[in-house]
Amino acid sequence: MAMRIAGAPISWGVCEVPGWGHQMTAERVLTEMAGTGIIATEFGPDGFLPTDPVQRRELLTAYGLTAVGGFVPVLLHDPGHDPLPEVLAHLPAFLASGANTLVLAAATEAEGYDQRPVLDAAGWRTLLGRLDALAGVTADHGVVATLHPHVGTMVERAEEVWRVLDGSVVGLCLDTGHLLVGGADPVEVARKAAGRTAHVHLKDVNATLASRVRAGAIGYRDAVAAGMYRPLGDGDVGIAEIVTALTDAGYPGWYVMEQDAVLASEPADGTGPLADVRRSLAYLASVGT
Ligand SMILES: O=C1[C@@H](O)[C@H](O)[C@@H](O)[C@H](O)[C@H]1O
Repeated sequence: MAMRIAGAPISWGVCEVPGWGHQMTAERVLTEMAGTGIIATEFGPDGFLPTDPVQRRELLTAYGLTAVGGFVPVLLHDPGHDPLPEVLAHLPAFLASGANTLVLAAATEAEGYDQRPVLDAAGWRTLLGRLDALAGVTADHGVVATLHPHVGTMVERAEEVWRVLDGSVVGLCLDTGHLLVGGADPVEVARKAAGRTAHVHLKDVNATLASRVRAGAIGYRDAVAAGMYRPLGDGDVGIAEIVTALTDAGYPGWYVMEQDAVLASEPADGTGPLADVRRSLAYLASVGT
């Protein structure tokens, strides 16, 4: 089966973290994305696309794009906080646009991804229970919930990823970049957890910068600004092996191409994110799409 490739606004530096960097408009991002031949996208952060579900769908359609899902960080470990209402509030926009994958991240209470607390046993119990409950409720609406391991969230390190896979039934959003930065081997995860993989974020990474993030020698945002994420094929992630492992296992879902970026200013026409996305697409074509 041919790979289903989608884009994401984070490749254009559009991010949920306040103060992350220069934010491009939806009009320019969608124009450039569609211009590469990409036909589907994730939503990006709240406020990037219209909140109104119908207006959102119409805007994407105007650019020839369909929606695959969206990244939603929620507090999952606090017994005093029920994440269900905020997850339910996102669903109408998913359903109106035909996006059937919810990408959850286990938010901390801090802003950004530069620091995080580590969970105790009670926090883990709550988090795993919440994941299963959310997966059940979204499935009733035809939406598959996945957990996205992410630096600076409660699920970052390799052992934490396996703890989620062993302790809950939620699908995995296999983000090749965050797995590597968190110290997991993304090829091993793809091979061992192909059956749990319900969504894929393909990122390539400079492993030297990744190990500095892991060691606490540089902050996550600063590492992204320094170019930790590379066009696919230019970094240290075994993208081709991962695609092969998932294809062999019959993975039917999307490959969302992401090169998280921090922009200092509006890029000149044809440069910056657009040039990098084109390079990644050319690489993917060479690995057999
Ligand atoms: O890793 C990430 C993505 O996968 C996700 O799609 C983005 O929205 C986040 O900003 C980013 O940190």
